[in-house]
Amino acid sequence: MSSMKLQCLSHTPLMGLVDPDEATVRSAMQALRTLKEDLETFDPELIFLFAPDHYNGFFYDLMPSFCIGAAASSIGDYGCRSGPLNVPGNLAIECVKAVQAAEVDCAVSFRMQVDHGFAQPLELLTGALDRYPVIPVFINSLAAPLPSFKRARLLGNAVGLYAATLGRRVLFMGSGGLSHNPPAPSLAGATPEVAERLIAGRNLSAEQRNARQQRTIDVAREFAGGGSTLHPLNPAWDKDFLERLKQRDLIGFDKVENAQIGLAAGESAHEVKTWLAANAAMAAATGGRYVVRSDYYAPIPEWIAGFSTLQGDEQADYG
Ligand SMILES: O=C(O)/C=C/c1cccc(O)c1O
Ligand SMILES: [Fe+2]
Repeated sequence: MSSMKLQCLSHTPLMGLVDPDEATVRSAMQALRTLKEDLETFDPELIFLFAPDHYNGFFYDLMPSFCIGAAASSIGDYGCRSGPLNVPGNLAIECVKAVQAAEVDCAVSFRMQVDHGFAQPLELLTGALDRYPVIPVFINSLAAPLPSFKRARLLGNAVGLYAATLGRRVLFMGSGGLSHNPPAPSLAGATPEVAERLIAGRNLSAEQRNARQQRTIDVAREFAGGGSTLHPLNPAWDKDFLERLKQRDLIGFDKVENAQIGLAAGESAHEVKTWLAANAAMAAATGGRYVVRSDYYAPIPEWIAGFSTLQGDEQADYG
């Protein structure tokens, strides 16, 4: 019999590298442990993981709005594990067909490279990259022009309708956000060297990788010390976003324009579209009969993250 569950969490590669005070780390880790224990109790037969990329697997040589992996492998950035995810290829292709039949265009990859956006939640919540079968669903949240909130919702809706046909225990997971603006180059105005990296910067050397990560670590330290020009975290925006998900007002997000996001919450806040898609999948798969709660929120400058966890469960009598 079908059974559905929803889990969303912020990711941050700075965890363990630039940490806040002990009490904050402890409370964030407790929130993650709760997700992990609940996931283990649910024991999913299949996970749909909605997540972004940070110019590690997807580049401007061919940048899709959405891509489903029929096979995927983690590059192992920021100390995340490298290696293959456990992707059921046939189901992933069936999912692409269902999404396209629902008139949402979606690319497919038989060699998807994923970074901490996918690897960190799998490691934190399942202890491995390959413990459970997982269908990776990439949402471009960084490389303008970006898909809209409405398209992300429709993608999630189509994935949820497909998942409901499988007769399995399915977990919808969203990884990213909330308000944040880590250092990330944009193609507009980039030097030729940076533009080349954004267009075709796959497979960095160890030296290039270390330099990139060290830059982010340095900026995080500066940001935490209050001496950085990064866009500030925006707890009010984050709480409003979480509240809307709790209200299950997903169509309400159709009115949100991409141009508003960077100004209010930092350019990387577009990662919340992974949460929106996961919530829309849960809504579609349960026919709207689900409840959402968010047990944890804290703005954590050291992690350059409005950091939160959220869960959703089916509820038969919820109108
Ligand atoms: O890709 C990077 O170098 C940094 C990514 C990052 C930093 C902070 C918060 C996030 O959500 C990130 O993805
Ligand atoms: Fe990110």
